Amino acid sequence: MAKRIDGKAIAADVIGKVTAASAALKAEKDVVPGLAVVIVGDDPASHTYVAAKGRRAKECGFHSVQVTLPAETSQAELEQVVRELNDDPTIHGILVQLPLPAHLDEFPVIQLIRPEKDVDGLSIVNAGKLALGDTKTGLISCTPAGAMVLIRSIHGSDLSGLDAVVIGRSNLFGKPMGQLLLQANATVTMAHSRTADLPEICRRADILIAATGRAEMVKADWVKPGATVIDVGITRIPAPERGEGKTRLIGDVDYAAVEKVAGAITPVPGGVGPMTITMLMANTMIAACRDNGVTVPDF
Ligand SMILES: Nc1nc2c(c(=O)[nH]1)N[C@@H](CN(C=O)c1ccc(C(=O)N[C@@H](CCC(=O)O)C(=O)O)cc1)CN2
Repeated sequence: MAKRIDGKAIAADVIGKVTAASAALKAEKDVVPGLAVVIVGDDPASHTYVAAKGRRAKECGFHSVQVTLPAETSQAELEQVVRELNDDPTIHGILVQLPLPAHLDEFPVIQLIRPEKDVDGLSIVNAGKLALGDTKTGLISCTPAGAMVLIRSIHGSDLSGLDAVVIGRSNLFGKPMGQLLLQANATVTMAHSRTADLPEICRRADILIAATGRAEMVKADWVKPGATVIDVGITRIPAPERGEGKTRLIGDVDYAAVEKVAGAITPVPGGVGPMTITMLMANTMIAACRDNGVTVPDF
């Protein structure tokens, strides 16, 4: 049976380090790290995530700002909010919650965020630094950064000789994940919905990372015995067994079957998910340290 990678416990450990660094910055420079999260519209899942970000930021001792905008907000109004946050010296990190309502174009909004405040790591500057192998001066997208912490807990920081397969090629996850694995010396295959014979490609992987967006798509016979399986999917399904109207989360991996084959596996919930908000706190701390000329701790 595979080792269950406990994302909640690893996230708690990183949050402890961020909280200590935040207290040290206050003591040394009288500076409080500031995080602003912008949310547009009424998507219930997005509101849940944003509320959790605010709570976590406060627990870390941060100044936490939530800008809530109505669904009808125009592109110009949203961009003006980002400009104001860019110019606010108490804010070190800015995040625009995704997805945005359909009438808004996320790309120009994200590119407006100053790279040094882009705690989502989605700006061209931060994505470019990662692509060029600079993991020290930019900011890295939170979910892949968190997945990498989980992978390090199993394999250490040098993945030389290991084959990694990433299913999914989004800017938010798949592309930066591939870059991070490459930077750690893994041999990386980027797979996606148009990849031919996906199960066969996945069977080569020592580290298999599923961000397909399709619930329980990765089956036991896709997995090399002993492989590390990282599940980035989150699908909410009805769970009448828990009571009327109740739901539960499942991932992109058929956990019950795959845990019998894999060497290590992340659960959903409680695997990669808790690392996303944790690495947002770490990125905000990094941004605040850099802004104040303080050595950036290792998270
Ligand atoms: N601007 C961004 N938008 C979005 C991002 C992002 O990184 N930046 N990621 C996702 C949503 N997300 C954070 O925003 C997020 C997803 C999941 C979790 C999490 O803790 N999941 C838990 C389960 C939580 C639950 O019960 O619902 C888990 O998997 O254990 C946190 C944050 C899209 N948008």
